[in-house]
Amino acid sequence: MLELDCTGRITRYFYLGHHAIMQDVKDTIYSQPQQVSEFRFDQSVAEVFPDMIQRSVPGYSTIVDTIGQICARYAQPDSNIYDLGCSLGAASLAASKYIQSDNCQILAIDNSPAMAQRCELHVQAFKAATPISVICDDIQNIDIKNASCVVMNFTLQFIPPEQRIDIMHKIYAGLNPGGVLLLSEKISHDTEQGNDLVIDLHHEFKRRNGYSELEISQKRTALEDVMRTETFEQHKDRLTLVGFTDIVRWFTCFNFASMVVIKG
Ligand SMILES: Nc1ncnc2c1ncn2[C@@H]1O[C@H](C[S@+](CC[C@H]([NH3+])C(=O)[O-])CC(=O)[O-])[C@@H](O)[C@H]1O
Ligand SMILES: O=C(O)C(=O)Cc1ccccc1
Repeated sequence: MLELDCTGRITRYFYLGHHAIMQDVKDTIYSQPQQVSEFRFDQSVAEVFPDMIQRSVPGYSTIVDTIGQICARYAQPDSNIYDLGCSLGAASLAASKYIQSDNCQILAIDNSPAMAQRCELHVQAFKAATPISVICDDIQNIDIKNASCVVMNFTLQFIPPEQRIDIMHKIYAGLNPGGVLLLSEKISHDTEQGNDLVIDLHHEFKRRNGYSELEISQKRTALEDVMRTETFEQHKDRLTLVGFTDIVRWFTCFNFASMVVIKG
């Protein structure tokens, strides 16, 4: 039987149908010198994703587990919880573990077929109390309605900046009064000196987690055009513009932040 920790790391080797899921596969994607191409959430990334994200995002397990707890506080009976850019469903699984409200459903969305397929395996193995439906589609095509919680855990940063405002309008419109957006992002600091510091501290974190200088620099190149970070002020201005009244930044470590954004 599969066992997952709260971040989706697989702690036992198992078979589901004819799919064999490896035990905590190590991310070595950028370990050899290569002609670096744009970062994509393909099969090779999906296979190592729990290890990659855990070693790359400071506080990831705390963030995921706390998102689950915050969802439980805000989940309204008979409502929808959306996990946009769910990857392997870590936040959905945490939410399903903690939610006590009746008749909620979790909609876990990802446009990467490799991620969505693997997410489905995790969901089946986990046997969530609150049902989780995995949908392979682009956030742009998803209707958001009767939502009490919308989770975007490190997903908005992969949406082209000019498309972000429309997504935020859609989320605001689809949230019920009193609902929340749980937004985590890699953040740029608004001074050059401060930005250099948080980037350097993040790289030091990755080094301590076993990534080499080559891995750090090749991944940085791969992410350059696909992951476009903004400052906290830019996020705050856009959230305020679409109508959110309260932005609570509850987690920060270096250039990573997580917010509860409340629709009053
Ligand atoms: N337009 C889009 N539509 C749908 N999905 C998308 C889109 N763009 C990117 N994605 C998906 O967003 C996810 C971002 S990872 C989220 C981690 C997860 N939330 C976690 O809690 O473990 C963050 C990271 O790897 O830093 C990937 O799975 C993409 O396929
Ligand atoms: O690895 C990095 O440098 C990051 O910024 C985080 C990350 C984690 C997983 C996929 C893409 C980016």
